[in-house]
Amino acid sequence: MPDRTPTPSSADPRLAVDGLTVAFGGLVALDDVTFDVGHGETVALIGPNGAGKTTVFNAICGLVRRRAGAIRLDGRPAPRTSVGLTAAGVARTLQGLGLFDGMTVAEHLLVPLSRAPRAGGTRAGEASDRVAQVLDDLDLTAEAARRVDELPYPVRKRVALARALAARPSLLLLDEPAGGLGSDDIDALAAVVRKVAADGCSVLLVEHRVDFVMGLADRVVVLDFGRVIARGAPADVQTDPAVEAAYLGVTAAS
Ligand SMILES: Nc1ncnc2c1ncn2[C@@H]1O[C@H](COP(=O)(O)OP(=O)(O)OP(=O)(O)O)[C@@H](O)[C@H]1O
Repeated sequence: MPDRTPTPSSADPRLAVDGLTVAFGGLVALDDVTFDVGHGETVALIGPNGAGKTTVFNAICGLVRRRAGAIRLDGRPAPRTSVGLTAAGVARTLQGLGLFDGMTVAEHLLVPLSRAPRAGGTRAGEASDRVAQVLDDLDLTAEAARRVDELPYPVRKRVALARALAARPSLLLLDEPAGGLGSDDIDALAAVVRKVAADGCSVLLVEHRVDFVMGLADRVVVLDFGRVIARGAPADVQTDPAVEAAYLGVTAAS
């Protein structure tokens, strides 16, 4: 049976979200949400539209005010600025990608390296070596000098992931990484995420593509109306009646 207890499951988690509550005026978007992500672990946050998934990401990144709760990285309070988070090894991709028209693929990868000296090195040679490595890992070498606004959506999506990986994050937050991708691109994405996790990076992903999530995540946390309704191994969560009712049933019927 899925484990519904709020007890953190990792003894020494990379990310611990504890009792997180966020309200927008009278709307309680997150209500006492608790979960964690271990080192090198991939955890998926799923749930229907409006369940609160993106708000969790925004809270982790200090972009929304918490009414209650704590967010810790390796046991310490998480920084609330993007510079602080980058320095703490956190990287995020956005649903909207957040790329800059007019900039090349390689230029996008240099941005986080200039902000995270410990990760990529400030010296030009180290940064360009790292850019070349990530471009190769994400099969983007041929596009390095192309402007991102000239590229098709799946490639732009890879650029956003490459940018997040450039500074060698130790916690990667992926907001709907498979959205808008075909099956070949999704398989390639899964391979990249598996490799990143195998190298020790913790991954928290929000995703609507249930098949992708179930094949990739070590654990799944299910939100509905801002509350955790289930958590556990993908196979257990998938057969949980509350999850079927709240999310998977909706997906299967749609
Ligand atoms: N800045 C905001 N101001 C007011 N309400 C907000 C704000 N951001 C989110 N909400 C509300 O909070 C709830 C949770 O939204 P959130 O975007 O986190 O859900 P989600 O699970 O990511 O949804 P989706 O799958 O559609 O992206 C929704 O009811 C949403 O309308």
